[in-house]
Amino acid sequence: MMKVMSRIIPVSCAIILKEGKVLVAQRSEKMALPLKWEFPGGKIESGESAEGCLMREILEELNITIQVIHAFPVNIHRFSKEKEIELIPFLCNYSGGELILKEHHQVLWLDVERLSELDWSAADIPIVKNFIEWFSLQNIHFIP
Ligand SMILES: Nc1nc2c([nH]c(=O)n2[C@@H]2O[C@H](COP(=O)(O)OP(=O)(O)OP(=O)(O)O)[C@@H](O)[C@H]2O)c(=O)[nH]1
Repeated sequence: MMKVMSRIIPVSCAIILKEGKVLVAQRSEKMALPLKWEFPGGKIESGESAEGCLMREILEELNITIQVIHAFPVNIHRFSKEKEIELIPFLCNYSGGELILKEHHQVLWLDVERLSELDWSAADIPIVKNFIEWFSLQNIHFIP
């Protein structure tokens, strides 16, 4: 019998900061994982860098431009035998443009302290946790 091998799908996602708030996006009813929350982004196309993919996806999905600051640890998540993704998160700054939703149900600029209240895609949970930890350490440096 032939064994069906699942290929890990690389997906870039953006943790976009603006004035201390983070852009979070709720997937539409028609998308995979309907109404789950995610960091906007998408599948990396062949010949594309993870950062290049992210800038393209964010412009396509949300009509805004971003500046990629740095990469956070990736999370490999297996949804099923057929679907496994490598989620590659990047910290980004909002750079310009008016937010126009092309795919998502809704987006919010949320305080970091409220990120854990959302119903995240399972693949995002360790990424959200990492980011919250990282963010709280950053704040320590700003204490005079
Ligand atoms: N962009 C993004 N995708 C995520 C996140 N978390 C997560 O599980 N994903 C999954 O990674 C894939 C991203 O692909 P996409 O957003 O370009 O694809 P899509 O809706 O067309 O997905 P589909 O082709 O599986 O239906 C989706 O299957 C999505 O469910 C996240 O934080 N950001």
